[in-house]
Amino acid sequence: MLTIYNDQHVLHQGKVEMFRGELVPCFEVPARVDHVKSELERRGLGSLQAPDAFDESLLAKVHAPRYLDFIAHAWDEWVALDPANATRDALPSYWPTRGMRSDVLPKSFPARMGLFSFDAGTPLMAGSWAAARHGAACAWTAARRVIGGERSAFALTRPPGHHAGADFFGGYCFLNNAAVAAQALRDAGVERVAVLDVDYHHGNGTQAIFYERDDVHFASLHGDPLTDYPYYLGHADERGAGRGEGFNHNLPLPRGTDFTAWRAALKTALARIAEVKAGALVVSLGVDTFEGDPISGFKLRSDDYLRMGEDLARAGLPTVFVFEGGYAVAEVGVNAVNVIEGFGQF
Ligand SMILES: NCCCCCC(=O)NO
Ligand SMILES: [Zn+2]
Repeated sequence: MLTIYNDQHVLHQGKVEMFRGELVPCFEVPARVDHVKSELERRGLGSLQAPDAFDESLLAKVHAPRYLDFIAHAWDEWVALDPANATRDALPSYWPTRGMRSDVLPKSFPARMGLFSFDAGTPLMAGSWAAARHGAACAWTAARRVIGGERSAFALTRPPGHHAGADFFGGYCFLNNAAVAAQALRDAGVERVAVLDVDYHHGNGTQAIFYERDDVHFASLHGDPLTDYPYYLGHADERGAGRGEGFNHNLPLPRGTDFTAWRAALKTALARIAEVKAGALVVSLGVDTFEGDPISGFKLRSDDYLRMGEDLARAGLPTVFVFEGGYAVAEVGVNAVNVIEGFGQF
């Protein structure tokens, strides 16, 4: 399988994140992608390419211009607040909640950090914008290769993207790579695209971006938001709105779910994707469903990812894989590449 690799991902390297009430070293580290790249090369699974030159205006098809403008300049504003900030990651501390306003753009940078985010777990640093923008270019390029006739392509990138909404970052995500890929497929004439999110965490950003649209069907298998991040979206009764009614499909699963139960949910999601007659598939490929993942709660084992790849291939759709989560760093390469290998063998 062709892989489009974000060689600028190393520019994004957070020091700390707020996790369960304390600042801890980041889980979302560069080594994650290095392990996947090494495993792809070790198995000789296809070639690695750099992304095509990317027209940033494409980002405005899934993200709000005022958000993009904020993210692009956030680091400079952070350092302008206090030169000592140059050695610190930018993290938000204040957020608008019920009854407060988000239509007015505050002058305060810390206030805008909160307006455009939903957690304090997503540090922003000098190279974050460049890394995220290049990652979106990888997702867009992978979609273009599939449009050009490749059966599948893999956007190997970080930071991940599925928690990023039109105008907010969070969950280690700044730009929604899967949404960029889906929009690229739509722009190329695919009448309906399915985005299937197999990451442990619900892709709240992707859901929100397409929630009122019937041309992109969103399906997600994930830890039940009653117990698991992102907590405030991902319930089964969220089925889409307006034209999008019926084109959002959440399958929350309890902590402790093993591959047998998980695979049954995947079958249900794929059956619905066939029913809505999707012409192409974007897979938000997180492997934090792994039993050894430090921040998640499913029980998938490494060999299960080979089966997952086979099941995804059986859908018989042109497929773009976009790398999302997975924090058991020693095993993330094997697990992610098992999906790619399983898909390609079928
Ligand atoms: N900091 C709270 C947990 C963030 C989850 C990130 C992730 O893996 N999303 O898929
Ligand atoms: Zn995740």
